[in-house]
Amino acid sequence: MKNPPILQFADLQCGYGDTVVVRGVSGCTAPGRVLGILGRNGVGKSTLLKALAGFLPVAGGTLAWAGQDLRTLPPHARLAAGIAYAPQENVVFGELTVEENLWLHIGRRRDVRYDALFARFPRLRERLAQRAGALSGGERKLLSFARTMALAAPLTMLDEPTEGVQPENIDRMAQCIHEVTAEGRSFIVVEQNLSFLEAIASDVLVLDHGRCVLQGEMRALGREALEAHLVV
Ligand SMILES: Nc1ncnc2c1ncn2[C@@H]1O[C@H](COP(=O)(O)OP(=O)(O)OP(=O)(O)O)[C@@H](O)[C@H]1O
Repeated sequence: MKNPPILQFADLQCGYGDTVVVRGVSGCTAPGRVLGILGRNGVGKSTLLKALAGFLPVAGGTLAWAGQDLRTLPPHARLAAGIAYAPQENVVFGELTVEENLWLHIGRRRDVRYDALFARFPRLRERLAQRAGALSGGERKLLSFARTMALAAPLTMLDEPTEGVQPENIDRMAQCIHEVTAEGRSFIVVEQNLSFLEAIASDVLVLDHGRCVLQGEMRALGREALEAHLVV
């Protein structure tokens, strides 16, 4: 039996100022489930995620977390409530070292939560003393992924986590997500990498021009139907 939803949004509308980008989108995620959001460039995936995280106002519809109305809660309060978010861009503090970036959120220099992540991503341990601004785009994404995963939030939202990341590390990211969903954590992941989504997502929501055009369980929809929505 499926767990009841923990995050639910219905008829959601959001955008920038008077410009509405996302219209009438509904969805949910439950403990142990991964909702994948996909679609071509510019269809509103990041905009939707920013509104769920509190970085953009919800202009219409409902948004609830464990039954509580989230719409007026600022981002830091959503994080405190259990919703972690890794944006698509500006993911690290370039002037700080990798180590400082990692411990910024946790507030302790040494934390056992990073041990498993370092074992899986040795590259990060090797670069602890380096300025994060000197990392490649893919390495920055990996750093952002590790930092967000270490928060161990009940819901983690990731915006294109695999962008620029090496294939072997993409596989390891998928393993990390598998392990913690088995423990009941849930995810919402915006991705264009269909293979990665196939590896992790239980449910999928496809956007086009800000509207939901396809939605359902990943294995029921199948790759062909999803690919058709990614072709320009
Ligand atoms: N800060 C902003 N101000 C105004 N419009 C914006 C802003 N950011 C994005 N947009 C517009 O909102 C629309 C959706 O952008 P969004 O970044 O959500 O798309 P996306 O599906 O995440 O695309 P990508 O896959 O390229 O990241 C686009 O038309 C974009 O130009």
